[in-house]
Amino acid sequence: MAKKEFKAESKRLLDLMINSIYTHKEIFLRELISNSSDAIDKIYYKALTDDNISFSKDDYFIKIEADKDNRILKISDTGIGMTKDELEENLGVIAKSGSFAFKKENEIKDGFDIIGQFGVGFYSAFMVADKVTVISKALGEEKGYKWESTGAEGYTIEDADKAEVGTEIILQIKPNTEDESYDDYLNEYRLRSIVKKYSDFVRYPIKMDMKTSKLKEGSEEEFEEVVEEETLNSMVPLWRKNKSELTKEDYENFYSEKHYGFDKPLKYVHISADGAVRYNAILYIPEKMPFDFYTKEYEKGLELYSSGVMIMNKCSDLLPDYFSFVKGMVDSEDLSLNISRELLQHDRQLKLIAKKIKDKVKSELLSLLKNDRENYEEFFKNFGRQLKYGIYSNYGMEKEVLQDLLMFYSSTEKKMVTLDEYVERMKEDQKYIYYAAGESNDRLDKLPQTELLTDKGYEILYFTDEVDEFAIKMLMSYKEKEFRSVSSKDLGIDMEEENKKTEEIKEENKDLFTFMKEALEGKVTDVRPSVRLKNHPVCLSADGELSIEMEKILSAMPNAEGAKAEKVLELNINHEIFESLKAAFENDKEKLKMYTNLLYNQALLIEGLSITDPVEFTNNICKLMS
Ligand SMILES: Nc1ncnc2c1ncn2[C@@H]1O[C@H](COP(=O)(O)OP(=O)(O)OP(=O)(O)O)[C@@H](O)[C@H]1O
Repeated sequence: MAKKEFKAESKRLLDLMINSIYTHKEIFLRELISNSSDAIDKIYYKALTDDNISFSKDDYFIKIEADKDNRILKISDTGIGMTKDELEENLGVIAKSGSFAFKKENEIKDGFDIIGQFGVGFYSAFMVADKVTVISKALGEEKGYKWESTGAEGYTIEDADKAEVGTEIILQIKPNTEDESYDDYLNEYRLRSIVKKYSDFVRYPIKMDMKTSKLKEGSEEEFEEVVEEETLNSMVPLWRKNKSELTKEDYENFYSEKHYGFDKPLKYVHISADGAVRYNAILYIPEKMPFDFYTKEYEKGLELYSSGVMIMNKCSDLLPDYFSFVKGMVDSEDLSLNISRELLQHDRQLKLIAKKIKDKVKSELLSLLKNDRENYEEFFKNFGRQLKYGIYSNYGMEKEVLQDLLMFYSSTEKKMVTLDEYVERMKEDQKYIYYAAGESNDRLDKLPQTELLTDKGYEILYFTDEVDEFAIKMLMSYKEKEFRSVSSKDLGIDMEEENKKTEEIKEENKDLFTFMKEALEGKVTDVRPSVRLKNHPVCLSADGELSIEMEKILSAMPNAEGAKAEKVLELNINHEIFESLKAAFENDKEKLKMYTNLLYNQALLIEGLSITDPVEFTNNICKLMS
């Protein structure tokens, strides 16, 4: 029997194939099963178009058999088989896809799941096998044929006995090496898990004999080992089923079977799209935050299937970072895959799907907010910060998508509110959306800077997440209302009278304020009478863009020294302490210095900042007391 050589290019290609195209060796099983599934699909298609062929689903299956002793793995199917010529053409020429040709010849367009297109998948078998034997009998043929190859040297074809139509792929599994345990591909449990991972939704049963331990008949404690044929795959993917037939439990089971999370999904969406790009997707919003969610280790992405075969475990291009909490899968027959099927070409279709998914997640979240407030708040508690990062990190470009999803704690409502609700409730004379940034709601409730606004009955949003103020700086305004910090110089309140009075007092006490500023030795850029304080004696505010809260956050980051807010010490000129200051300025400058430092340190403490010299601070208080 003459050995035929692979074409020269094929030799090189085969070498490439075996060594570089696939990153995971286990993929060979996916490829061989996909071929078998294609072969059964072809019979099914023929039966639809030819009355002489009948197709009874029960007769069609794929079988995996592992023979550990002889290191043989066999994958057989009851598909359409290959003629001698087809064996020659399809397996003798690398990059020739009989499946692709079949699709073209039969003008199969939609609805069929034929997977093969490149004509290379078969050769992945050589990643794990020294020798590959294919015994096949084609539909309508009398005889079967055997194709055999040990790799780059070439292949042989000879007659073979085969009773039934179909194909057997027999792999002589390689011996183990130091780095690789090929035994894995003879182990039923490992094989079962590879099938589950990649081929769970192949439409025909994939069967294997599995050893299990069972109670002996008639006995209550004695077990015996029995071999039973098991169907390894679930076949019909949930996402192909009719939504109306599915229950909440079905979706919840799928979520846990797929290990999307240990929790239950808070919400799920099932999309079947038939427009410019056809795809099915099941998306979940988890109820609980994954423990590593806000760490670098967390990987976003959706499972990606192409015609029911898993291509990618976590396709990150399908989700924007701000929706990285979404779990689930997408299946589309319209994707342009690369040759290894492990990666996508830069794909317009994928971009389209990603855009649709983004819109869908947004609208689902909005509907959750509208119809199920309690759960939305729960969701926001877990993932709201990610949405705010989304506004910040995209230079505000995504604000249209995200701003309606934001929530903050409200000073007047004492609960979480949306920006829309805030704007709806704004007082007629209110110019800005006010916010106060700080450590906790309790602390912000007591912040002296809010006194004037609270007095006027204005609502204040509390920013307690580090990212809040940064995100709002990107947002700038909502429904044409600008955001304004309670500590900013201009609160947009008409206070001509008060301002005039303040100016007068400032002028009268010019030297006192200058003295106090100098006493603080550059720690503040100004000391001035406050317009916002009502009962408290002092507070800090900031001139310029950088707030004190932002300075706090930035200075906690590495390499961020130097980011300093322009701090202003504001004094309540209606407070009795102001009289003491004036008196000290007249009579005892040393005392005024001490008072100034005390007041400054108090303002720092109120702001949640630490004081540089706590010992001096306490000593000064003792001095006052004695
Ligand atoms: N089990 C099988 N039964 C019938 N024909 C098969 C079988 N396995 C392979 N073939 C034929 O061999 C051809 C080459 O297979 P191969 O896996 O290399 O490529 P493919 O499946 O067409 O494309 P891809 O590289 O995208 O998987 C197939 O197109 C098909 O015609």
